[in-house]
Amino acid sequence: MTDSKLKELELIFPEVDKSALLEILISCEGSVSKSESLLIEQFPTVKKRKLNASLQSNIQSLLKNEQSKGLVSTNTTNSNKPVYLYTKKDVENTCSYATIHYNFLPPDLADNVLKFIINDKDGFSSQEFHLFGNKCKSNHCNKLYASKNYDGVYYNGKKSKYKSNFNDDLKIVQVLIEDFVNKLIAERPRLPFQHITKWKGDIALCNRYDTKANDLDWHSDRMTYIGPHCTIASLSLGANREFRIRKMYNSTGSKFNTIYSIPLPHNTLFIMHPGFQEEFKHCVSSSTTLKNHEISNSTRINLTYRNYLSIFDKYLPHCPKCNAQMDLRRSYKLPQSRGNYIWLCTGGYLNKECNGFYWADFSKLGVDSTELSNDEKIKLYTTDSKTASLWIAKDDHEALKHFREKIRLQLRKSN
Ligand SMILES: O=C(O)CCC(=O)C(=O)O
Ligand SMILES: [Fe+2]
Repeated sequence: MTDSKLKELELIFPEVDKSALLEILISCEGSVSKSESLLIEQFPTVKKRKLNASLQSNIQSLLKNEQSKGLVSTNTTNSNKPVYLYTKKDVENTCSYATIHYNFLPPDLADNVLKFIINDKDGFSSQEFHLFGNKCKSNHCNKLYASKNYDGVYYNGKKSKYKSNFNDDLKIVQVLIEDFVNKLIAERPRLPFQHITKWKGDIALCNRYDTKANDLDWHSDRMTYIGPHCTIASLSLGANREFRIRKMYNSTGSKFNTIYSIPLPHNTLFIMHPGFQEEFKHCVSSSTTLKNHEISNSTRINLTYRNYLSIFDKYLPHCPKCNAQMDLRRSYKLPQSRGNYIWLCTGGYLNKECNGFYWADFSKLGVDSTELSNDEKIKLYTTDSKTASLWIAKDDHEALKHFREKIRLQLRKSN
């Protein structure tokens, strides 16, 4: 009996771990509806999901798969030397949110794309932005390639124009990557805020690292245009550089956050699946080894394909204080608040520190905009922390513990 009730709750709240659901069910004296109303306060987006039958059945079938294979994130040693992941098995067993595919493209196609990009002298530039009042310049060049003309997307608070259209080879690459990514998405467990329509790779941000000194600091990719639980496919061409990853936060008892180093040889596709941007940071460091490539020597080209979602472009919140565009992030530092998605003002990048802030609200993500009346606008934000969207990773025991405590407190108050 308890089992079937628990299953019912699991279906509606895949983001909450099973033992927490059981505790809540017990404290609600076995009442599913009481447990639900309590959990809905924490996960307001679920109200919508409950009505969406197709998504329900999807979650049901996918729940059978475990998302987390348990990353080795507890490092109690005195050493923070990177752990090298040289094989597909090493990478995928270590990080359940990533897959790696060596020799992805037909070799001639990979070589031709590399030649095309290293000879493309048009429009590569390094980004300029402000951080805490200081002017910063990124230490490598990039540009946007796209399948069609785009108005431009925001990057560090500025609208950046796409620079070139895909040539014929890049059009073929787009098709190969889209087919492959969509096949993988269909096979993998689905995370709650993952977009349900087909993944598209019609915009590629191209990073160009000419020498070992060109690098990219630790970061997670902004979800502003691509949404939470996004998929990013990253194709490496030319020189082999190390791609480093580490968890966003330290687990209790660990001295360091283990750094994993993944060498990315020419023609490797590294896919950052839903949960990766939420739970991991990544970088390309200048202190690591570089292996020259016969076509490009020390130059490494990286193309990151991202699925830009029109709902984010259209309803992107603007800062309540200064009206600048806002960036979507997820809080991760404190286990008490880890998992909350937030919108932050990008004014800081343009040297206007205003700290404008909203909670993110994804309850309208699955809504078909044609269902809405003309004056009804989709709001992707809220000022009410109770309706803020939250996702906690299944293996984030600390954040889950705090979440449970919060629920317990609310229960005590409501009794
Ligand atoms: O060059 C790479 O492999 C990483 C690029 C990246 O992280 C980015 O563009 O956000
Ligand atoms: Fe990145």
